[in-house]
Amino acid sequence: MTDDSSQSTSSRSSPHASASPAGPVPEAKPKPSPKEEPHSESTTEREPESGLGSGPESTQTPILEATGLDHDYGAVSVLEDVSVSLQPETVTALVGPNGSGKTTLIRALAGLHEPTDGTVAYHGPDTARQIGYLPQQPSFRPGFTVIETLQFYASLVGAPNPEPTAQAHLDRVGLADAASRPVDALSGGMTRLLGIAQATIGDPPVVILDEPGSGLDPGMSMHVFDVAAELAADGMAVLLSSHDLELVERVADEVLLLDDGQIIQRGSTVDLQRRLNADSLWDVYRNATGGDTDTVTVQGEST
Ligand SMILES: Nc1ncnc2c1ncn2[C@@H]1O[C@H](COP(=O)(O)OP(=O)(O)OP(=O)(O)O)[C@@H](O)[C@H]1O
Repeated sequence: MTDDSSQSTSSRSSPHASASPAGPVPEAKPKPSPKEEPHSESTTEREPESGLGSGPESTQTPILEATGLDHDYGAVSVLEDVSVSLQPETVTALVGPNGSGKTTLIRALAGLHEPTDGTVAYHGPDTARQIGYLPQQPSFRPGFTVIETLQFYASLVGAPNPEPTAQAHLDRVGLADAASRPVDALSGGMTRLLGIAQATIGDPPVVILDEPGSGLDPGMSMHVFDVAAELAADGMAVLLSSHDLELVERVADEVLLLDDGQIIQRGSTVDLQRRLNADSLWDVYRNATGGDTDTVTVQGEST
């Protein structure tokens, strides 16, 4: 699926404005839980990383590869030497406490802001839309209906039949009944579902979802995670951030645990549990982050 044509973030087109033909939409299938890591062993971090620090020793070329990312907001350092490799056919989950830097990292990976230091390289096929992106708070231009909005995105990516493409993507996220509703009349959860549908229009090889389950009811959250797993089964590299560790455990091939701007653990749920002698991903999370559930660490503030 990948080729050797590497492109830096600076040469990438915007995930909202790029275009490629949209293909058929599969039905979502549940995955077993928890997932075994398919092609790597977990690694412990917060110590000097070897090589690119990408953790898993994969033999495959990653489709998206971030190396040594730092990000500062003014005098505040939010990411420090973060390296991430995304593989096709893989769900990678980014978890971490509030304010740990997940959205900052995701936006750098999606090419939406330049990191202060480090590189992001796309090694995938030269499709018009390389990365689909769901922002944490999706919003759409008022005045259009749901289906018109998706048709607009489908035509932007050059889909030969925008209407069936839009309809198929709506069906996939379970929003078909709201097709004719104005986007400004959607609930928060419905807006997020529309955002997920939008993120996958054009079948980009990389799909990045910032908290796709946030604000959804439990059944729809599970459905959305299963959709993410199905996208990966179809060959996409999926990165999602989430605070729902049970759902992460259910679908993620690889878990990245970000704390205070650094990746402190990475690996499959099974490997992480084994290494940290933990019974669940929640135990892994609690052990690795120090178990402080009372306070949000605010980077740049003295603690
Ligand atoms: N535009 C900005 N200017 C200054 N500081 C920012 C900006 N965006 C984020 N930050 C700070 O960077 C840190 C990381 O924020 P970020 O949104 O990346 O965290 P997060 O892990 O996604 O959090 P959450 O889980 O709560 O969504 C926080 O301390 C936040 O206050």
